Amino acid sequence: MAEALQKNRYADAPRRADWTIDQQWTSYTPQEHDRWNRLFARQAKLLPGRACDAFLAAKQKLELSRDGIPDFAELSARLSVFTGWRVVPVAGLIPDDAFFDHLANRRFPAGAFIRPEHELDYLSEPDVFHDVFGHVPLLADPVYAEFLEAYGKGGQRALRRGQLHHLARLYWYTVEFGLISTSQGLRIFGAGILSSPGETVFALEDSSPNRIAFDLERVMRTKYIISDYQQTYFVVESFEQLLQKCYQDFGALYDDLRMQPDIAAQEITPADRILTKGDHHYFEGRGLA
Ligand SMILES: C[C@H](O)[C@H](O)C1=Nc2c(nc(N)[nH]c2=O)NC1
Ligand SMILES: [Fe+3]
Repeated sequence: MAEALQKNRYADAPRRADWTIDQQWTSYTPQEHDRWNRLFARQAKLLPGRACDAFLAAKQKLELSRDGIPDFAELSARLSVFTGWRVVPVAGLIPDDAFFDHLANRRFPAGAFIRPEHELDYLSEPDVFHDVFGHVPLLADPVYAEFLEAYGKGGQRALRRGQLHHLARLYWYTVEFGLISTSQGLRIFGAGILSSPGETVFALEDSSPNRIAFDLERVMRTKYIISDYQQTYFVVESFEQLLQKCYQDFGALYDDLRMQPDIAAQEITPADRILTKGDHHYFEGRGLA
């Protein structure tokens, strides 16, 4: 059957109450392992001098460069030595409450399927390359590991308060599309960028997007687009800064946010500390300017 029509082969896999499945690592085909290797090689060439040092160092110490799609059990054995985090297989996107519960217990839910050949560059749902190559390495960094656990716990509270949309923006603009300022210049830590060849270059080098200093309330008010490169990237000073920002009572913040209007993805506000003001040329003609 033409691969184009092939659906995610884990879609009907028996799943547990926590939405995890068996990875069935031995059932990956040589074509699927080869696709991982090509995606890996392409990013490995682009990331030096662009990805943050913590990511590059962690990718090394977790031996992610081994051949083929990693066996989550083996990878978790190596990862848990550093921060106690584990990688658990899921069939695809899982409900928010289940997702937050896993993060709050230092389990990262990673899609077990690999994208089909015809979706090499555009992903409709997070696959094993996005989740394991993009998200897992920084889980070996103690401060980042603590931040993501805290995010999981915050997610459970946000769900109870009906504030998920605000907290999801924090995840989007940091864990998925975050930049960090270093003494060598801006670097990437967001998994959505680190697993995308085009956005790896665009996020740091294109004149289109805004690059604005991270501010928690500003980020939680800022809408985002899921179908293209980001119109604005937020830049943190360190993972310590990110973690420290999370250790505050979000209740008061949510009360504030209820009174504040949302901010459009490409907008600049007077209070922003602007690193680069985008000319948005990339978005013109894409109906996003
Ligand atoms: C808000 C929350 O972060 C987001 O909606 C979710 N992300 C994910 C998810 N499920 C998976 N597997 N991966 C995600 O990144 N469920 C919910
Ligand atoms: Fe992701």
